[in-house]
Amino acid sequence: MRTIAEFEAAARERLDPAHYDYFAGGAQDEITLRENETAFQKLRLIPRVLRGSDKRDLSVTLLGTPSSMPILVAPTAFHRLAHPDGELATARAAARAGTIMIVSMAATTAIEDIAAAAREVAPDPGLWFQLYLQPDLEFTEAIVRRAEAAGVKAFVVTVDSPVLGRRERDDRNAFHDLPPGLFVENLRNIGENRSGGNTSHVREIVMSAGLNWDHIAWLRSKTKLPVLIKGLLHAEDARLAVHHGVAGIVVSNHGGRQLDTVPATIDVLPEIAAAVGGALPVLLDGGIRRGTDVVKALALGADAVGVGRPVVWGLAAGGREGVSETLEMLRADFDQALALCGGRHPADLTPDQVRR
Ligand SMILES: Cc1cc2nc3c(=O)[nH]c(=O)nc-3n(C[C@H](O)[C@H](O)[C@H](O)COP(=O)(O)O)c2cc1C
Ligand SMILES: CC(C)CC(=O)C(=O)O
Repeated sequence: MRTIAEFEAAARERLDPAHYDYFAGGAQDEITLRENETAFQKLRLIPRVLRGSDKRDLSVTLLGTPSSMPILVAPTAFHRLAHPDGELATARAAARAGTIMIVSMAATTAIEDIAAAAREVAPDPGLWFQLYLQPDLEFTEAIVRRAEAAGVKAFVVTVDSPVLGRRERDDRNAFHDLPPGLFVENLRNIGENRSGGNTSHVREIVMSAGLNWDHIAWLRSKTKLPVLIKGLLHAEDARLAVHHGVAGIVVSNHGGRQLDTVPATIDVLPEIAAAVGGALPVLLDGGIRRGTDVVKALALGADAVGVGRPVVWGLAAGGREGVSETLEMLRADFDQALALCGGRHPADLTPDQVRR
């Protein structure tokens, strides 16, 4: 396999069409879904010359978690729909690659098992945990405790989903339930008489339009781990994130799956990076398919990027080996693009190297 597009084609052949649509699809007309990729394609790179190095160092440290490259595994739900080994395969591949995996709260494997699988490969794997804050705060706190006990190193609170986006492919396919035997494992067996064991429904996770900054303060009071927020696109929200003491932000439109017709993440990154002014790490996801996309995001102010669907395609196409291949392909592609841009390290990339 040579490209993410080839992995996607291989995944599509293997997947149930309704499941492929769930992974691939976006909200409504999928305008944002497409734009995440085309926005990168419209940007042009201006390389610097005569200042590179035979040896590049791609490593970064994000909020105390080292990563061998600035390319992370974005949180995506339901990996066992993609491959029987599910999140265990993804976690082993991410640990092998030495990169951070942000585990979805909607994983089909329990966080304890994911952490154990990662530890088989690396003694101190970089696992972060994505949270949808549940209106029942006691229940949310129980999930937080569970993830902490499993050894995660940060929490990533997704804030772009006050309600779930309307994915018309899922409506058309009537895909609203996980197949028998698959469950949202992190929401099972918490406390007594909770969730009644029936966590197979896709919407079992409660989206809450009533969340506000007080809930972020609440979470910060409940954990010593860094709390990031994922899914902001407005510069003023980035300023508020700094003001409210969050540890980091992820510029994200949820891969075009929430509000359709929001801009591509790369197009709002410069204003958000300016608003943050280096006060905290800025991550970006959405549409990263090539090393040049990574270069553009870092040059315009991101400290690292996340990849969602590419990991799912690798997983569906080849399980753990497929995810490893995907991550190594992205690493090699980024390393080459960095060299061609005259950089030795991710931090060498600067905004003047990107032209609209
Ligand atoms: C199938 C799928 C499931 C996702 N599940 C979650 C999730 O459970 N939690 C979350 O915060 N984001 C979720 N996302 C959004 C991703 O974290 C990320 O923002 C997005 O996939 C990035 O775009 P990309 O797929 O173009 O790389 C999901 C995305 C996809 C495609
Ligand atoms: C369980 C879902 C809400 C996961 C998700 O975030 C998504 O499908 O985009």
